[in-house]
Amino acid sequence: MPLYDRFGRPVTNLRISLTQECNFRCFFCHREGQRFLAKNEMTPEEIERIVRIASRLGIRKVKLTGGEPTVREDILEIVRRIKPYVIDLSMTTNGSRLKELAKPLAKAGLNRVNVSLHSLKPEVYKKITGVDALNDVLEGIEEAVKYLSPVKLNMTVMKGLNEGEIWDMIDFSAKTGTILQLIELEAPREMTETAFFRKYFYPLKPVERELERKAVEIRERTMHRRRKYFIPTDYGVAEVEVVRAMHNTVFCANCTRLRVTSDGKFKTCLLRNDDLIDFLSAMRNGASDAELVDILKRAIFMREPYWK
Ligand SMILES: Nc1nc2c(ncn2[C@@H]2O[C@H](COP(=O)(O)OP(=O)(O)OP(=O)(O)O)[C@@H](O)[C@H]2O)c(=O)[nH]1
Ligand SMILES: C[S@@+](CC[C@H](N)C(=O)[O-])C[C@H]1O[C@@H](n2cnc3c(N)ncnc32)[C@H](O)[C@@H]1O
Ligand code: SF4
Ligand code: SF4
Repeated sequence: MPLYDRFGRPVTNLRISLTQECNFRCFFCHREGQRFLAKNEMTPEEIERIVRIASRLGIRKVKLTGGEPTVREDILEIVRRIKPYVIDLSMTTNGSRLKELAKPLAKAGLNRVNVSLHSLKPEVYKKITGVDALNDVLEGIEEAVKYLSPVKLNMTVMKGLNEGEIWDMIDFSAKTGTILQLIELEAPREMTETAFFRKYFYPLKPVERELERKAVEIRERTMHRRRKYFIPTDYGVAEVEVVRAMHNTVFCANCTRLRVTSDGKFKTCLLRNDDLIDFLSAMRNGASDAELVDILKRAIFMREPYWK
């Protein structure tokens, strides 16, 4: 049985940031809500221990993220250590190292992968990510579909940059047998009035209406109640999921994630900045499993929907 927070939301998965390091420089990156650069990364043993403890409290799904999780040299060891405790182990990556890592990651126990792919045009891709790596990522995706399932593509849609590529990306996902996630730009409340956010925010609601008209089938996920649209294309039916978090009370009411920062703190919400609960110091000071369970329960108690 999972634990529930004060708002009746079950906590069924952990989203673990393995590092804040990254080999890309995406200008819009929210850094998983980690505002200060932390060098103090958890070791594979520490990550395993917190996942083992969480798994006893009903958490059976783990998402590995970053920064860029594949820049950690011990990434295969981390995957190998966590897998025995979870049913669904996935990773979100920029894809730059997937060509060499897809097979070993799958062998180590990774079930599935999400690969960020914001454009199919090399110059736009470089503008968004700061690196000239589109080809490496495309090769990585080709390799990933051989060993991991499903492979999802993350496209964060931004005004004036890639909004014109949505339908090409839908074709591309059908062609490659991947699932496309169309993601609206996200930022905390206080940033929504900035010139930056106004310049790049591209609302996905109208796109969803068009998807609704074209879909042969529509499904809804439990997590965030995200909708999935099945869209016919020349290459078969594409599966398109829409991640529209901003000002979305339904999304937050169905949030089942607890976050873990790379330096060993529970974080209750991506967009909050007052919600960190340190467990790594306690762990390093000899805390027992029972004491760590208490810290985890305290974090769950602090959870609140951001948009409500
Ligand atoms: N506001 C908010 N955004 C989220 C949350 N989880 C994921 N996102 C955003 O959703 C986008 C996709 O995230 P991924 O790391 O690919 O993971 P996911 O799609 O949530 O997870 P799966 O579909 O289970 O693989 C990213 O832009 C995330 O920032 C969340 O709990 N809250
Ligand atoms: C922070 S990244 C970490 C994992 C990995 N480095 C990557 O880029 O896939 C996780 C996901 O969040 C997305 N993302 C980052 N900043 C965002 C923002 N401000 N709004 C919406 N999505 C964002 C990225 O595009 C990526 O798909
Ligand atoms: S690759 Fe991921 S972590 Fe790195 S800057 Fe881009 S979005 Fe952020
Ligand atoms: S409460 Fe809302 S904004 Fe915060 S992590 Fe959950 S879904 Fe995201």
